[in-house]
Amino acid sequence: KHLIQVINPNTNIAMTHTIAEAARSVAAPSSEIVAVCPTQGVESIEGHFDEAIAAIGVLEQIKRGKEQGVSGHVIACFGDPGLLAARELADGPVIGIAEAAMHVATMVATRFSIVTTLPRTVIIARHLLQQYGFEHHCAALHAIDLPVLALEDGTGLAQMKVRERCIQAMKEDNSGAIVLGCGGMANLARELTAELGIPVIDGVTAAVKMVESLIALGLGTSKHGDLAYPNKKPLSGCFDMLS
Ligand SMILES: NC(=O)NC1=NC(=O)NC1=O
Repeated sequence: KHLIQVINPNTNIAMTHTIAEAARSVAAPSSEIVAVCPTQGVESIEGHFDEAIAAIGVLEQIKRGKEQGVSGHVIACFGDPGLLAARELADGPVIGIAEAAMHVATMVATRFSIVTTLPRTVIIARHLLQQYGFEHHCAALHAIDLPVLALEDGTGLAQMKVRERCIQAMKEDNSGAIVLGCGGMANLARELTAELGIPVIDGVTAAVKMVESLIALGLGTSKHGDLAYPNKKPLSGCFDMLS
């Protein structure tokens, strides 16, 4: 069996379970999902400050995953926090859910829309579109204007808003696919795809299958060049855990 580590970069246990369930729903029989979240950090990631904090927790989990002998890693937050830093540490593949969902969307449609949580996180998705080269593939970005943890409050309001925004995107954007812009939306994609008749793509499940593919291809993170292991140097204070 290959262990695939799925990291929820926020510390919310309920969302970690939502993410873990989605990952396990698509994992191959040859894969075992190890779902984790940081021991310390921020309960939800809703901006640049939260991302900076979460990235340290991601690196700590990547290190622990390596020690456990995992074959690959998923960063299950739509900002892909710490992605390149994680790739320096990792031997196996490291895939972010925004990266995965965007790539998959370009394989099934010529243009896609993104439905995410708070308006302030839209700029993060825009930066990733630029970084991954998908700016011209994304027709529009929508926000449900609810906090990330509204997805775990049990009222169903956030899920209702996601559905509404997906229907609006389908009508207005002239996109062929919709990307769900939060790890906590991972359990909504299949039902929305069936109901709306448009590919609604979740990055958690997409990333798990991409990691499996890279493992099957015998491909890990390149250690040749700028994703080589970090230069050895002493790390002081709380960062000692990353030594
Ligand atoms: N755009 C987002 O909602 N990003 C996220 N914040 C989290 O805490 N998890 C996400 O996926």
